[in-house]
Amino acid sequence: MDKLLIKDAGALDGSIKISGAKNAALPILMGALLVDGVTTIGNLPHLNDVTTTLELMGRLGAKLTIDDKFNVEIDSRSIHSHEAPYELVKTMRASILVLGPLLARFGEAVVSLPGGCAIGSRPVNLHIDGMREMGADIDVEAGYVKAKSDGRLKGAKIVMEMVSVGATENLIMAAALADGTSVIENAAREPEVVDLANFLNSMGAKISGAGTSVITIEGVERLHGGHHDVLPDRIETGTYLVAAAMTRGRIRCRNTDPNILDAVLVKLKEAGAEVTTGDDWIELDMHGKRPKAVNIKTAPYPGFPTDMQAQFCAMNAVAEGTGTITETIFENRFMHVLEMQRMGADIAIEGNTAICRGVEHLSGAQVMATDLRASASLVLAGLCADGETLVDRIYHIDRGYETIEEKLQNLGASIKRIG
Ligand SMILES: CC(=O)N[C@H]1[C@@H](OP(=O)(O)OP(=O)(O)OC[C@H]2O[C@@H](n3ccc(=O)[nH]c3=O)[C@H](O)[C@@H]2O)O[C@H](CO)[C@@H](O)[C@@H]1O
Ligand SMILES: C=C(OP(=O)(O)O)C(=O)O
Repeated sequence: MDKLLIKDAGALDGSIKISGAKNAALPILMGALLVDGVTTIGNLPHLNDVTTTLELMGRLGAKLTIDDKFNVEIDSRSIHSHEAPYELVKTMRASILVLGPLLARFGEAVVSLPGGCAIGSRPVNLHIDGMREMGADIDVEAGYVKAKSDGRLKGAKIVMEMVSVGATENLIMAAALADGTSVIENAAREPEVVDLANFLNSMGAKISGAGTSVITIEGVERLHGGHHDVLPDRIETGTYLVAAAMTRGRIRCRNTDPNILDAVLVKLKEAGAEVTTGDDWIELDMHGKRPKAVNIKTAPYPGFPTDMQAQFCAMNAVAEGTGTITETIFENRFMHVLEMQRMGADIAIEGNTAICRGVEHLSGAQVMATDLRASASLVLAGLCADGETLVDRIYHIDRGYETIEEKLQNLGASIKRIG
């Protein structure tokens, strides 16, 4: 199993190109299943979750053509299977997003429940309840969601009891081909929801209000083909900005979108970083200074993203002063803290808050990645630790970071993948 070996090589310095967003790419690929035609998707990140999704689409019968730049052409006219089996989807939570498109277009879907993961139990009740309100008949048995609809789904008013990114996306896709109008209240406002809506609208869907908490979808007869480029990954961007801040360095992230990272940029400025932005770039410069610890509380967008929490925990671990990190989205997202403690971090967990007292230096250790962002945070910690850090189980990191070691090497880091 691959591991990452990291040594402190001083301040990061340089420029990197940000990839397309995993969390937009996955729903958009699933959304291509709604299209009665040929779709091409550009700026797709080359990640394990994307490959798994493409494999799933192929199994369903979609015809895929992938060019050398990883642009993918999807012909969804040939879909013949409506089942997403366990062995294919078990590694990927987002696989539940196949439910809405298959049910809406073919009137049936059988999808393996993705199960919990290291960060929490992650139920899908909101996805199922919403589709039931649209007239679907859904049973959950033997680990599978079995959904049927007698003819087309029916437009409905759905009031979400809590904000869920995935459920909002699944219900938008289900409603896109329903009879009549659907309204989703208390919808997630994440930029990835907006990118999905933009993609579907460019294929003929009628979705308005994406990016606000009330989304209206007027069902249409069919979606036609077209082209869409996935939006830049705000979490990958944030991760590299934090890496530069922790190492007291300087970085320019290119091909990104500074307008969807406000909560993160505010906290980096509070930590002492000079941050400048252009149309599609962000530059961060610490001028050699140690970052100051910051207080963070995660919240749905536009609040501080839970997917950046572990990385800020790593920054606080080496920062000046004490910072608290409060996690409000997932019940078990502090696994990285236990590993950072093994590297000499002074972090105490009280309920859903981690109290981080910054230390001058961490010490390298063999650590285990437990989930995607926890893995990233351990890599960042390794960049500031004395001696060697060996991060094990990095298949988690390959779900969400394209060529992380190459990008960090380009910034001057000492990091290599070993088998
Ligand atoms: C592929 C993708 O886009 N993943 C992101 C998505 O995950 P995902 O879409 O799975 O996360 P949700 O927004 O749905 O989860 C938010 C909260 O709602 C709960 N919940 C969700 C659905 C449901 O039916 N019932 C329920 O109780 C979850 O357990 C969690 O506590 O948003 C999360 C929150 O920003 C991010 O951390 C993930 O990176
Ligand atoms: C939790 C994450 O992803 P997923 O929902 O795909 O597990 C993440 O991207 O940090």
